[in-house]
Amino acid sequence: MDDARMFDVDLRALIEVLGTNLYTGPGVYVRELLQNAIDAQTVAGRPDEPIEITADGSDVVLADHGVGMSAGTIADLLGTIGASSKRDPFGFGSTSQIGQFGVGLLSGFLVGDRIEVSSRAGGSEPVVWTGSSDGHVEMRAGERAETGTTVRIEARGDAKMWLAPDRVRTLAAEYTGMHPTPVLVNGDRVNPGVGLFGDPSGGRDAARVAFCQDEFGFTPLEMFEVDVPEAGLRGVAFVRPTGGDLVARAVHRAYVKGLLVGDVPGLVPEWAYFVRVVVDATGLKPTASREGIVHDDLFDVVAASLGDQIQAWLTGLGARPALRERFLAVHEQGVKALAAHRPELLGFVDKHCVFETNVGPMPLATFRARFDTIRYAGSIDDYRVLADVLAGRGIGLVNAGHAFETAAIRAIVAADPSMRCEPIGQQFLLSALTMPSREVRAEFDGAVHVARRAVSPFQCEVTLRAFEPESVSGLLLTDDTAQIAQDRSEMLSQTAGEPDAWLAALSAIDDGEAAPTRPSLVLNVTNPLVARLPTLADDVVAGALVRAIYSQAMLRARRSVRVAAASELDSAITLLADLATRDRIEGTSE
Ligand SMILES: Nc1ncnc2c1ncn2[C@@H]1O[C@H](COP(=O)(O)OP(=O)(O)OP(=O)(O)O)[C@@H](O)[C@H]1O
Repeated sequence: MDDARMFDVDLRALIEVLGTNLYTGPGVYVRELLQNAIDAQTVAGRPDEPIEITADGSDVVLADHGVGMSAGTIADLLGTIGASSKRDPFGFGSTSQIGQFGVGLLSGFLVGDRIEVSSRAGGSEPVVWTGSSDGHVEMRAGERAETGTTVRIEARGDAKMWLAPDRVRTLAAEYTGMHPTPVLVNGDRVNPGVGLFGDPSGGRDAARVAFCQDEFGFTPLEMFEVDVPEAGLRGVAFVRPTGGDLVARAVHRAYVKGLLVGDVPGLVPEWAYFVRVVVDATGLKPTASREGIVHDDLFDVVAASLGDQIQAWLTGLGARPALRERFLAVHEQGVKALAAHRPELLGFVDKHCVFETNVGPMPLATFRARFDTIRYAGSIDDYRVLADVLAGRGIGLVNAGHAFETAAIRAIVAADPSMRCEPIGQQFLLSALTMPSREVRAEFDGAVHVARRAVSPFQCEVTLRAFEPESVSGLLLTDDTAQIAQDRSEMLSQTAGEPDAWLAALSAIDDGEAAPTRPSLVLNVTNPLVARLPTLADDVVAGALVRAIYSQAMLRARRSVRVAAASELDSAITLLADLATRDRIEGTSE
């Protein structure tokens, strides 16, 4: 044992490590001092005595009415990094204390080079201890008359901002906002008792709304309580009054024994984007920085339970129609998005979330009661083209083209194998619509030929069908694959001759491929305008008519009309107008 030695601790290096790796910023020293003071007053049984802070930018002084420390205690605890009285189950350690690591006081060195602790424990002489960031400590007799402790930190030149009165006031208010012990900064109380969890009478609800406004920046649509008794956790969930950002992680507020820990990732499930939660727990363990919570088994129990409680509130809306309506008015899309990931929500979405259908807006459950199969269009374009025509044929169609809807429908169907479901693309129409009789087809033979030529600049096929409503002259079917192929060939033709290796490679691949499916213009032979096509002797006139029908079909599908197509259509319509004028002039001269 002769060469046994103690570690020599380089305190400055240790503080550097704490400052850069443990804490998020130097301001945490306020919390650490407050926490020690609150712990000491809790042990002394004087939780209601005020803790007084004075700050003037050069010094910060914090005085408590706690148990205080004797010279022996100070020597054991403050001079030893990592020593804490709060871990000893047989000493004055108690679950009501917050500290445990024995490093909190060191955080004072993040803002000052010298910490002075003047203290007196019941039945002991007063004592003054000073510690310097160079590792030097000393102790002398004090003069303090009352039991308790006063800590003074002298600001280091570069850290004065952290001791400025406003900064200290803000930090103290934030950390102790929920704590019943009065905290005074330069004489003013900064934590006038939020009382979120108290008696329902006595303005508790108003305090909750005010808290939500201050901390989360909104007036809640609704508030509900959450609690996890095994972790001594109480909380309130605030429902957001506007749609949320589904991608950004929601920020919540967690307190342990009344002191702010901060936002704790993983405590509230990420899918619960529509609430902000504040909780205070006695059983959860803060991490050493006190800016997070240790992910132990209890943490997992709490996280699961909070998720279940939020979900139970959501599904409970099933029985609260007025609130449900207000909630869904802002969160329906988000809840549909969740359904694909939370099987427990599928029933709610199925029964209460409204989808656009070609027989009116309704929940899927209602739609299913009417049609056995959930036919849905996965894009808004498809839905627009298909909705009326399928409705005319008694086929129900759901618009699943908005974000998340297809995934929600698929999840609902996957959860119940007895449900029937069919995604419908525009090409479905070709099989669903009646092929005209052989005679009609023969009659239109020449007209179809002319029509193909007329729309060939638009890379489009022409097909005949007979369908209701007869007011629809033509439908433009543009399934995604055809659309992509068309976009690509246009892009390649525009960039032909450009020395871009990637485009050249693309065009080489395309050359080798079979002709892609093309968009189709479906002419409705029951439409009076289309019915006139075979009777027109002049191919130019017939072609102009077809292009006019094409333009109508395009508008119907709400496609944007490209420049080349637009000028073709203009010339077709001009031609028709010229002809109409000529007919009228000829008719007048006759
Ligand atoms: N204001 C105070 N009054 C009485 N005792 C105190 C006071 N401040 C510190 N102590 C004593 O000094 C010990 C060390 O304090 P320190 O802040 O370094 O760590 P801690 O509070 O025990 O744990 P943690 O690192 O988790 O904060 C405490 O355990 C406590 O016994």
